[in-house]
Amino acid sequence: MKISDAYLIVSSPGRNFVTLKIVTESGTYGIGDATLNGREMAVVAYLEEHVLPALIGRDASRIEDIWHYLYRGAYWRRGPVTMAAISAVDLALWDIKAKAADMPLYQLLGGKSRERVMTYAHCTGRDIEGCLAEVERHIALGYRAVRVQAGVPGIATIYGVAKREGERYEPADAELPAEHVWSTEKYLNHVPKLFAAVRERFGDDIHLLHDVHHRLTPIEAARLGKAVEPYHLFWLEDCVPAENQESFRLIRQHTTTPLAVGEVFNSIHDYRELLENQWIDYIRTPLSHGGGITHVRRIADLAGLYHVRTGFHGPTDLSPVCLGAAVHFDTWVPNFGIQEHMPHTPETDAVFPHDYRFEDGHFLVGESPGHGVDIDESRAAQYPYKRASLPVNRLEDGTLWHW
Ligand SMILES: O=C(O)C(O)[C@@H](O)[C@H](O)[C@H](O)CO
Ligand SMILES: [Mg+2]
Repeated sequence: MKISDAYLIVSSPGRNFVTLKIVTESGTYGIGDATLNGREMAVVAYLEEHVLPALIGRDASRIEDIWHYLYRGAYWRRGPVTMAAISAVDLALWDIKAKAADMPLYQLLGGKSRERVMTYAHCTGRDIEGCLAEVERHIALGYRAVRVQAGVPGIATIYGVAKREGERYEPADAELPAEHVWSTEKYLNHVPKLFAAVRERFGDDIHLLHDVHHRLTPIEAARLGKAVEPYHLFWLEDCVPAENQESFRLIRQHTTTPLAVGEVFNSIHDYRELLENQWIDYIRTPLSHGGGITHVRRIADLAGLYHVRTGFHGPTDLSPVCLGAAVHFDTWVPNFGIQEHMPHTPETDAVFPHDYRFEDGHFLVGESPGHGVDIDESRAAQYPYKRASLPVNRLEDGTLWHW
């Protein structure tokens, strides 16, 4: 099982993806997702310069040892670039191990804990009516859970609310970051009206989620959590920037709205106080940013001690490789909650042939050995990398803000 080759494929079938392929002497190969939205080439440089040369000749079956070699061995620990690089290697090695065992990855992890994986879809509208139409459309598609976001009167553009009718994802779409203008007051006054309208129209059965995208202070988040309690959300996501885990003490004291955190986290240490104090309800770190299966399963186990469940990040800036591995993980992990689902474009799906299936609001895991996602390298070569930036956000007076 010696590694004989390891290389990256950078491709932009609608948006940029960085994909790692690790090949062994026997010809068995594994695929990992190394995409870090808006910072793609930083991970490429990290892997090509510092990681891939050191993999050649190593035994691909020693996943745990290689993880620690890349984490402890580097001396410089954690951080999104390092952890995205380690994640890609880890996902590719688990893919190889499962293929060598002739098993779908979920079997290697411990087998099925459930038959299917509940997902949530994004429903966004320029206004409340537009959003209600999207909720209706997604319920008809079979979704049991929807993330609800709407434009706010007086705010021109909000990241997370589709700019164009029918757009289903949030592209990083400018050479340089676009500048948005934000008003916390207008937002806080509007969101409870949105949820009142959704419950009024669709009743109590559908799960409702909302992403604040780190834009509030703790006391503002507490106010929002309280204000939406009558609409019993499945979760309120990233209500404050979470570098200061202690912020959640205050939020938790004020509201019973469940809280989800962690799409920008990359280590178990980012979660420790949040979990040990029972300040959150869902962990969000995707396999491609949190050190792969080897590390994220440790976070999930720690979370399980505190009744906290998984709700992995799953936007289109994570490639089908990450999503495919997540469907295996979600099928196995005992404390599963929900999986985010933003459908990839047909171009992306064609570059990454996969065997997970979407049906009736759920993902169904595939049975092929490994994580079930491959890359069509000649098709990928048709879509060269294009620099793309995520936006920045300013308050109405020009102060740079969280977005
Ligand atoms: O799906 C979510 O919950 C998100 O917040 C994403 O849309 C992120 O903004 C994006 O992944 C940044 O790259
Ligand atoms: Mg989010």
